[in-house]
Amino acid sequence: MTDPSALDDHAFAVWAAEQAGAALLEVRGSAAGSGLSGKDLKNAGDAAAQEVLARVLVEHKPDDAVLSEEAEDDHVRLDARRVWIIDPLDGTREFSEPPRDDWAVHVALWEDGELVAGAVAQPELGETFSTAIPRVVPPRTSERPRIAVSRTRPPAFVAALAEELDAELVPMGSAGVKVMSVVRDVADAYVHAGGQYQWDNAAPVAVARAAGLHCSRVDGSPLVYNEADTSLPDLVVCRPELADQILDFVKRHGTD
Ligand SMILES: Nc1ncnc2c1ncn2[C@@H]1O[C@H](COP(=O)(O)O)[C@@H](OP(=O)(O)O)[C@H]1O
Ligand SMILES: [Mg+2]
Repeated sequence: MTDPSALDDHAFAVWAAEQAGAALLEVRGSAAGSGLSGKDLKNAGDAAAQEVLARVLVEHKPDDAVLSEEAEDDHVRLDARRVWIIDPLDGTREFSEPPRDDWAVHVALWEDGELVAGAVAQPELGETFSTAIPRVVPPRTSERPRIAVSRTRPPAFVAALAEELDAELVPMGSAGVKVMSVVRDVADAYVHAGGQYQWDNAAPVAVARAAGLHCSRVDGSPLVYNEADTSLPDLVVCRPELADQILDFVKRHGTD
């Protein structure tokens, strides 16, 4: 049996994300039998994963603050040294559309101004990507760059960006899944603007940085976490060799 208290922050993030992932698989598994679908399934997933993460954090990290998509924002976090930034279920829409597998659990740790640990569990893949064992991004297998975009809210400018780069757009759900698609060589970049929150990208960015990928705002400035404003509306995560072209496009054309 794992003793979560004995784990370092990286391994704890993995363990916690997998605990929530197991609860989500259970909710999904029983949904078919109970007739749960649509909004009810989304709510059941959000609630189950939040319950697990809130419980394990209180039990094992009682001195740390928490910022969660599914809990009231306690501003005590603004004076805390360590803050867990969590999205219990990212890609809620896709979770509610079985058998889609593009949804994830995000657990990140921010400490003294920086993301220091993170885990992104993709329960339907049986995989957790993390800073515990940073991934080595495989060599690029596609000649044309592939840009991961939101399947339901793709920013309009990304189509023009793809045209300039002679890139292909790869729509999928969940910010975590899209960032991990770059880590896994399913895509070469993830570009987003128009709205997102710290919990949507904190853990994915921690994992992507550890894997050596470029991570920034679309204007090239750093992604800053544990700010009072939870909005963090845009980002670029990509293979380092694509960063200049993408940032230069945004500089010339903006994101409107
Ligand atoms: N324009 C927008 N405004 C606010 N949140 C957005 C957004 N676009 C994407 N997101 C959030 O980012 C996550 C990934 O979205 P997408 O799959 O469309 O790329 C989703 O998180 P949740 O599923 O946790 O709500 C979604 O709510
Ligand atoms: Mg989210």
